Amino acid sequence: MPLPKAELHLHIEGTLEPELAFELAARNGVELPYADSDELGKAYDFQDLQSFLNLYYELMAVLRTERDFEDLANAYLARAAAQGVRHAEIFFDPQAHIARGIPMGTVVEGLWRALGSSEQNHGVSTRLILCFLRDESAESALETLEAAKPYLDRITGVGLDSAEVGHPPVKFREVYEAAASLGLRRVAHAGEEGPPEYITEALDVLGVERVDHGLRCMESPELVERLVRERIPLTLCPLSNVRLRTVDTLADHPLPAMLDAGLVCTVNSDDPAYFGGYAGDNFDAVRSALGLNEDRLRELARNSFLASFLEDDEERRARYLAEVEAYEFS
Ligand SMILES: Nc1ncnc2[nH]cnc12
Ligand SMILES: [Zn+2]
Repeated sequence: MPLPKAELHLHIEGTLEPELAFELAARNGVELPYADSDELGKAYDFQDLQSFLNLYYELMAVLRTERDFEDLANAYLARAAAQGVRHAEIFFDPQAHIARGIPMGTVVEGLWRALGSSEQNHGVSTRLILCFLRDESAESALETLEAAKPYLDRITGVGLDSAEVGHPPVKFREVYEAAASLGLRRVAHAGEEGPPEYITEALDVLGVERVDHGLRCMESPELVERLVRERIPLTLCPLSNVRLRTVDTLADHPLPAMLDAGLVCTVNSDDPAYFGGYAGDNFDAVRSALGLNEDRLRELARNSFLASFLEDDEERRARYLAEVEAYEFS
């Protein structure tokens, strides 16, 4: 039995496996510029975040109907459950779909068909987080929040993703203020490729409660001290960092130093279909490459539930935490 954990950094579009991409392409009459899974597989050699994003956005062309989004989410939830994920807070990128003529309603309703029955079907509780694309305009983000208003009973929070450098958090001050006044929780990618200042700005200007990645905080001792003091969780994604060349090898990952510094770290998969592993694979990888002991692994799992947005269901959080404490490593 795998260690119980929450996944807090997961882009649903990044769970599109090559096989499902080809299946949906055939179902929807979409032509992909790759002959088969083998040829597509060769496009997975990324140089940086942007080279990954180019493929990520290209393959989204196959997602067209509610059923497509439902199938995508069910495929993820089944894989995640098999790796011990008990709770998943799932990002989606509506602007990337709206730009292709797929309405917000198709995306949210489709995802909800899977998420709404995930506890019964997969034993995984879920939350949905709408991400704004930071390389699009602030106006577009505001329009996207407006388009989401009919679906706010299904959306827990907002996030910020896509190409980081050159798109500082301050650009999205207004939409984050609007999201907060709607009662939405706030997170943002910061310090993946961007500088530590983007992390500080995400905290001070956007009011985020968790930082997605946050890796580059390690360049600023003052920032580390603040993150520790304020117990701001970081949603780290070790296999993603290696595949996007943010770190050279897994053995070089700063996770052990981050834990030693007292940071509230969690381990997540980001875009598992692209980066070679789901949540449990990321745990296994850091365990073997970084020699994390059982106490550290249990700490990561505990942190994942403590950092999750389960404030509306503390009973469930307590149950998950009890599972973590009772877990026996094999
Ligand atoms: N790792 C990542 N960073 C920024 N935007 C993303 N969108 C999907 N995955 C992402
Ligand atoms: Zn991400």
